[in-house]
Amino acid sequence: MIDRAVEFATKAHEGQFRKGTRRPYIVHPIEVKDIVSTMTRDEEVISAAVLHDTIEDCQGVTREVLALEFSPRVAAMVAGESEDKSKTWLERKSATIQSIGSAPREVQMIGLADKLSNMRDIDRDYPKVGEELWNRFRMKDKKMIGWYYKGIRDALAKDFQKESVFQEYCRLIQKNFG
Ligand SMILES: Nc1nc2c(ncn2[C@@H]2O[C@H](COP(=O)(O)OP(=O)(O)O)[C@@H](OP(=O)(O)OP(=O)(O)O)[C@H]2O)c(=O)[nH]1
Repeated sequence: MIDRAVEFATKAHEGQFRKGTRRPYIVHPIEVKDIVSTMTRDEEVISAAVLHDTIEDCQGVTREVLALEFSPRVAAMVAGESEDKSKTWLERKSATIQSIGSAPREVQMIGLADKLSNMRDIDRDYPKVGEELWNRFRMKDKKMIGWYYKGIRDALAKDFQKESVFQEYCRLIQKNFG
């Protein structure tokens, strides 16, 4: 199932790039899958990790499609990672911070891996790009971007304190946002 999920996500994200770069988008879902694999061996969770942005970002991919191609549980996990793009940035990010603390453990794991992958990108790109980096994002304010990553950290602290993935996430936030 994991191999099929990688193949599906690779096709679905074809032609997409990470914001403001020429890095193929698929490098991010692959990294999220690898991070999740350090926390669980559940192949449905690992598959959902590589598929986590397909409903939100890929034309024609819906919860129903993923339920048929993979399983209703995989589809539910991916739906749990998807934001409502009709809302504003602040509304979406506030809702994510609000919901992740009480979400099922596997949705939390994928969310944490997703944000760690983004923090690794920021940690690599910030020294090279400097303050211009924040202009890549819809919310161009470093303080607000830091607010979001810290909000996710605080919501997950109770349940993930002992995970090395969470500890790396905290170190990168501290280093880049103080
Ligand atoms: N750090 C970083 N982020 C990038 C890059 N390319 C794309 N992104 C994505 O950008 C999102 C944050 O960008 P914003 O402009 O602030 O937010 P928005 O896309 O949700 O409106 C992150 O999504 P998210 O909502 O936090 O999670 P998700 O969409 O990955 O699930 C992240 O995945 C990159 O090169 N570096």
